[in-house]
Amino acid sequence: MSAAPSRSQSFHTFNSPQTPAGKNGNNQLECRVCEDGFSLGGDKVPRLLFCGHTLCHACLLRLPTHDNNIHCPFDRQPTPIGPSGVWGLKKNFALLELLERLSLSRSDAVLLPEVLVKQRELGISCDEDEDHLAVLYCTVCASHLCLECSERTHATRTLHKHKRIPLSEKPREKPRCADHSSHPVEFVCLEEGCQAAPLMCFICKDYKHTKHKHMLLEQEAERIRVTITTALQHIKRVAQDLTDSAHKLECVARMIEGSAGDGVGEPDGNGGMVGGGSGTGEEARGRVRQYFTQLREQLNRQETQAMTALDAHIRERLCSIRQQQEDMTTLLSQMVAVVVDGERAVQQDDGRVVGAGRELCARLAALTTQEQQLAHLSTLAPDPSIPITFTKDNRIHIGARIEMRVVTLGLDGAGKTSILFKLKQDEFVSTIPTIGFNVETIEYKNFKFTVWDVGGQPKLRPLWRHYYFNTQAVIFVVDATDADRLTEAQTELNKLMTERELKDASLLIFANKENWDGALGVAALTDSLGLHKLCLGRSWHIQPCDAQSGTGLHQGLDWLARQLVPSEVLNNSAG
Ligand SMILES: Nc1nc2c(ncn2[C@@H]2O[C@H](COP(=O)(O)OP(=O)(O)OP(=O)(O)O)[C@@H](O)[C@H]2O)c(=O)[nH]1
Ligand SMILES: [Mg+2]
Repeated sequence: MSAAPSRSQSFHTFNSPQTPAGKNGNNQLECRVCEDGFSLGGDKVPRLLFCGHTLCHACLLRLPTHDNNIHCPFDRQPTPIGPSGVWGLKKNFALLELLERLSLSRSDAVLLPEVLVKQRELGISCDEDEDHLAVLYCTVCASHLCLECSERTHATRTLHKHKRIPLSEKPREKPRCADHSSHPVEFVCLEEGCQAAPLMCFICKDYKHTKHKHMLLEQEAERIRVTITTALQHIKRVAQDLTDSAHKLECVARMIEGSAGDGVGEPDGNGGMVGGGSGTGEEARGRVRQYFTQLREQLNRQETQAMTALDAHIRERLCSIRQQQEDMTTLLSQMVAVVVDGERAVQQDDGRVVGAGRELCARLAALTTQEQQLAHLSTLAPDPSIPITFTKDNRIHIGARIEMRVVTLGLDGAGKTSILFKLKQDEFVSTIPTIGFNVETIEYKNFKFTVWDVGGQPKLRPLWRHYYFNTQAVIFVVDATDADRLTEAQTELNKLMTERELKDASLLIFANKENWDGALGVAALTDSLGLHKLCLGRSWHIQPCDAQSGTGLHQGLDWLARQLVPSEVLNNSAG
């Protein structure tokens, strides 16, 4: 059980300075007009009217003056007001004495240790011993005292009654008026543009600052204190937030760098720890290294596969050439033998000629057949080149052209057929609506596109699905001038995107007829068709074009080609 601390150890007593009455206290000691408690000084000091009623100074100031009289708010009796105004009225000394006694007789309040600390923080030296910090203020001796000196100097019976209050509650001294040094400053002038000094005594207020807006000095000072304190609190909060943020940044920096030396990690938010030697920076570097190591391994594997395929191709090609060479050599030797035998036979007599003729004719016929079989070889210009291209996933393609099967779809009248013929024969042909389909092969760079152009009329659209099989890309043509049918186009495109057979197909959208005035731009079309959402997870591209001049068509094909091969191969094979 903890014992209550003894006074000398933990608590210190002093005479309380509190106002003896107020709204929450003894009714008899408060002003009956404002209901605020009277005070020993300031604007709550009690003053007497001629009729005997007492009001606080502040309420008296608010009473209107008629013929230099103010009228009691309780019985309407007049009280004459001299040149000093309300300040000339007598204070109610009987009441003041009572207030003072009450304040002195009030039970001793307790000066708690934390209050004591607060007093010392003010940093004011004790008037009796400069080495001590004062914590009390004696309102009678007007001296700052530490606890020891307070006890020591106020030990006699008379001095013991001196009122001592916590230093922080020491009453503030009123400054003296600059013009009337015998009067304290009681008001502050708030009049805008007033050139005179703003601190005024009651004389300055009535004569120098006549009818100027003003405020009681205490109130104005309190208002400024509140404003400054609020601002300071705000700044302190901001400073605290900044300190916290700076600390967090420091923590983050250490987590990235890895806390050197301390070996203590920090939580990573996922239940794990980071830092403690290897920070997130090093961890990320590790991931990059790992990624490229794997990539190199994969590339090595792909290179080996490509080399194997290439070696096989070269072997087969050489094998086939050697075979052809052998066939030719055999044919040649047979030819030489037939020539020799034939020339010898024709020199002989008729009987022998006839005898050898049948066999020679049979050998000549066989040679003619073989010669015909090999005839195409002699006409061919032998080509030693080995054309190579690569797919996007680094598979090798050895051969002259990469083939790609493409289906062109879109609403009727969008310009599918016009685009197909412009690409095929570089002509803007006049078209009729396609019933069924057109198919053309378009050779472009190292590619051979087999393009199926299917009619787009509503009744033909159910047939589109017959063209999906084995299709590597869909070209969807939109009439960029036909804003009214964009919703219809979007619906059709939406259906296409859900087709299982087209799930791996690349999507090229030709925004056609862009040469027309009022054609929608790519951004507007992308937005209206909701392409980003619609084509999520698919390789897609929207290309503005015009079938009449051909603008944009080849850029579209380039994009399609890039979906199969990496761009550097595409550029190398250009021409
Ligand atoms: N000015 C201009 N007219 C175009 C362009 N492309 C197509 N047209 C015209 O648009 C009309 C329809 O073109 P088509 O190529 O037949 O349209 P389609 O998409 O094949 O139509 P269906 O076969 O019915 O599905 C034709 O009159 C074309 O001349 C273009 O880029 N500019
Ligand atoms: Mg057509």
